Amino acid sequence: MVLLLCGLSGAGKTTLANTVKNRLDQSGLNTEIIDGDEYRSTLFRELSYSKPDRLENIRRLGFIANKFSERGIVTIVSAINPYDEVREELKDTYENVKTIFVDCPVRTLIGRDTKGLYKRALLPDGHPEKISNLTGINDPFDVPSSPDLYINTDVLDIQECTSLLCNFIIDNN
Ligand SMILES: Nc1ncnc2c1ncn2[C@@H]1O[C@H](COP(=O)(O)OS(=O)(=O)O)[C@@H](OP(=O)(O)O)[C@H]1O
Ligand SMILES: Nc1ncnc2c1ncn2[C@@H]1O[C@H](COP(=O)(O)OP(=O)(O)O)[C@@H](O)[C@H]1O
Repeated sequence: MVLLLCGLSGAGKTTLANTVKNRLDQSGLNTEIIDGDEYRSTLFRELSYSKPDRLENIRRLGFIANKFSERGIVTIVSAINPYDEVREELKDTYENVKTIFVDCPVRTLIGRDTKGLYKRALLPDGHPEKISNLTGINDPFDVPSSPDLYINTDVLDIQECTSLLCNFIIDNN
């Protein structure tokens, strides 16, 4: 099974992927995390945040994830994954792919801003530190129209989110 955790930066994808992996590992279910940030900083360093490169990133992450999934490993892809077209493409291409929308309102994300990206995206035009393509601020995010699971990290705490996703995995694996 492949779980596409998609959502804006800071929504809680990485945190949730890790807590879910810990819990599933303890219950004897092998789990692998394919994290967009990790692959971008190692294997995919040439990829930018343009639309074609984001699509390419997700295609590659999906390909790798499917290899694990084929071996019976619960595989969590943690990436912003902003475009509906490539989420649907992965669902059509591989077996048992589920979309998990990790949602959180932008105003909360601006408050969290653990990486300082929102502060930089909201700088005035022309500022040397400004980011001009941060998803949710000045770059698009297609809200999943019918995700297999919806998780709102503004409303549920980390434990509640973890239980929700673990139960979903156990029910659908
Ligand atoms: N402009 C811009 N837009 C979005 N994200 C940015 C950007 N610049 C850097 N980052 C950092 O890159 C992480 C997103 O990488 P992903 O591979 O998940 O992105 S994507 O799925 O290809 O859109 C993302 O990680 P997360 O915060 O874990 O989501 C950011 O840390
Ligand atoms: N319910 C929640 N689920 C997951 N993370 C949460 C939640 N509430 C707050 N957070 C916090 O949000 C911050 C960003 O989480 P992170 O996992 O790095 O997001 P992402 O991988 O989506 O960029 C972390 O400091 C995390 O503790």
